[in-house]
Amino acid sequence: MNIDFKELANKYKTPYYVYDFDHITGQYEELKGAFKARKSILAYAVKANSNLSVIKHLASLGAGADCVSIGEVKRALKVGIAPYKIIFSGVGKIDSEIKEALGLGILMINVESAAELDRVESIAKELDVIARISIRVNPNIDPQTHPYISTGLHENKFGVDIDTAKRMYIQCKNSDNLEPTGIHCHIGSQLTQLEPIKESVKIVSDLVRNLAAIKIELSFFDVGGGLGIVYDDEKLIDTNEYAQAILECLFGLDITIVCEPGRFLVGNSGVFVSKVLYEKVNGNKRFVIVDGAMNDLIRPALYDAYHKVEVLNDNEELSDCNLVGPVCESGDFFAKNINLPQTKHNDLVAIYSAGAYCFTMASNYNTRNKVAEIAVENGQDRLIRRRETFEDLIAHEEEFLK
Ligand SMILES: Cc1ncc(COP(=O)(O)O)c(C=O)c1O
Ligand SMILES: N[C@@H](CCCC[NH3+])C(=O)O
Repeated sequence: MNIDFKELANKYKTPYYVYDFDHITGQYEELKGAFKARKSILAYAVKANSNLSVIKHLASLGAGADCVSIGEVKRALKVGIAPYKIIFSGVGKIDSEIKEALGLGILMINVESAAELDRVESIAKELDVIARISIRVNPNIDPQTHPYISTGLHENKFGVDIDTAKRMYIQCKNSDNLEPTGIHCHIGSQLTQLEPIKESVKIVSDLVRNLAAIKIELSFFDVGGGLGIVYDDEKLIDTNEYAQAILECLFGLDITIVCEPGRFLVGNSGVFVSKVLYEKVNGNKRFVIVDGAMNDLIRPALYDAYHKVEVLNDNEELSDCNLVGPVCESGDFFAKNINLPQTKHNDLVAIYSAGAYCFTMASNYNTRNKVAEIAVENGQDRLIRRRETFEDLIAHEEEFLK
């Protein structure tokens, strides 16, 4: 990544997120290439980074979209992703979302419970349309990732077990308003082990074969997302081995592969840059306080996640400290007990691997404005979301002031 963080700080102020769109292109091409032996759709998991320009960039490469709210579906449509490349997932879709999605003609609704299938069926009947259905199977496989981002065990709320899925497909087949179209499985995020993915695709592909035997033919096999990235020193799943393992499980099946990567496509495109406000020492403990905070990037506070940090100065004298923000929470830290150089006011600090689940999980806690987002492509930078203002923050309350 060849980005001049100082120049961007002078131009756009801090804190900011910057995304390298050329990196995103490289990641997309790598994964798409790995699946070249088959018809495939890479449906970008919009939740990872839902900035319109990011989605539009992926759309220009040919990506579809994996969405978990009607808002995300609308973002995808807004930047030109064709409805036939959009999948709508989520364990708790509300009636109005189902209604709207059915009206938009998206590829399939990914249903996550028997009760939801009943709702979709009755809404489709009411609207006199046929709903294309995919069912999210929970294969009860441990993905060996952080427990908060594991989704493939029966103890997790996602999907349905194999027997329930089979009953639901039979319901689809017997319904005038449901069309069994796809099958889905996503066991978790930041996956670094191939074996659990293989096992779950195998379980789900056995179900596809069982269904074919009773004349329920599916057109799409959605393997979910989950491919991990390097935050620290993780050893990653090789994308060719990943695709190969999936293709082997699907051997002999005439089915299009859908894959829903989020973090893999955008995670390491992003850097969060803030500047040093102060240093202080409490007793023996040194703190470096920057202008970014947990409301901007919550992963360390939420998951104890590691993000590599770098102070952009030439000082080589390192000492132990906590890198913290201005929010009034002790959980407001980016790194704890880390060796960083002595800093001075306005030195920049880069926090890496910040392209996925960082801006999208930001909040306005402490009445802090969400920061600017910048894209860099072919060496050119441009603003893709302006920094919020105080007026933006009070806009929904002001009219109700008495
Ligand atoms: C259904 C579904 N698809 C795709 C993803 C994207 O995951 P990741 O960003 O790990 O690729 C998620 C999030 O875990 C998900 O829940
Ligand atoms: N928010 C999580 C990923 C969740 C994936 C969505 N199912 C993270 O930051 O790692």
